[in-house]
Amino acid sequence: MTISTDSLTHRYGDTVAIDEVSLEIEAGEFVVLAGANGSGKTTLVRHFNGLLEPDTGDIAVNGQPVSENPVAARTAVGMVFQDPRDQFVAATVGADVAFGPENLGLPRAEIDDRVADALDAVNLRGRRNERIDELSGGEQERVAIAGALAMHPDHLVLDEPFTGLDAPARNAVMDRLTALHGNGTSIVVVTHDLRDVQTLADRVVVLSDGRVVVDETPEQAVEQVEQYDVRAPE
Ligand SMILES: Nc1ncnc2c1ncn2[C@@H]1O[C@H](COP(=O)(O)OP(=O)(O)OP(=O)(O)O)[C@@H](O)[C@H]1O
Repeated sequence: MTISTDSLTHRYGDTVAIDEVSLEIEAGEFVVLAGANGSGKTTLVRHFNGLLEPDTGDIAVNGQPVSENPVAARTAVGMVFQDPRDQFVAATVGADVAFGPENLGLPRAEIDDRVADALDAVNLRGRRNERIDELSGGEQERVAIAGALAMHPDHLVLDEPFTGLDAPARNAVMDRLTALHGNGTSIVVVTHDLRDVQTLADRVVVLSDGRVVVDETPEQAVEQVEQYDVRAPE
């Protein structure tokens, strides 16, 4: 149950967005992927479930090369994108969370169970008939997380999940991530700000110009991150 990259390189034209990154993310780990704007964080995580293909190097999920089995990677790695509103496909909470499991062709009872469990996990039990566009930003983020969870992923990857959220909403999302991690889900959070996630992470990986420049425990990482435009706790 690992995500593993080996000398992964990704270019957009002449821009080298990811430059020979070799990284192992183990089962159950909580990894923070930090770095300045444009350092390559989003590009890297988009490889984790086959949304992008490497120019050179390799990426494997749970031991299987993503290029050989993108469907397996997409099932194993749940992604919550930067702006969850881009990700919703239905008008109501329940319909949106059910969409992924429906596409897997699961029986109705199994879909209903998964939706109920996923909404429980993000503290939105009983909200399945509400309209997503009437929810707060933090609630929308949690619906997006529930949508990913309903696919029963081995790894959950969240790209800037706290952007635009006020402190209570951030705390609510953080509480959910803490509980999921406690239940054994491996979590990757992309951020340029360590303040929210510092206490939760097992490990902090910092990218700069597409390269891994820090890969440490949070305590060791905070001493080094500011030179890479990553905000550290006071
Ligand atoms: N679709 C694209 N076409 C061309 N260049 C791109 C594209 N997406 C990203 N880039 C460039 O690749 C580099 C890495 O971008 P990426 O979005 O992965 O970084 P990031 O660390 O996630 O930044 P941000 O925090 O701004 O999302 C940047 O130089 C960016 O301008």
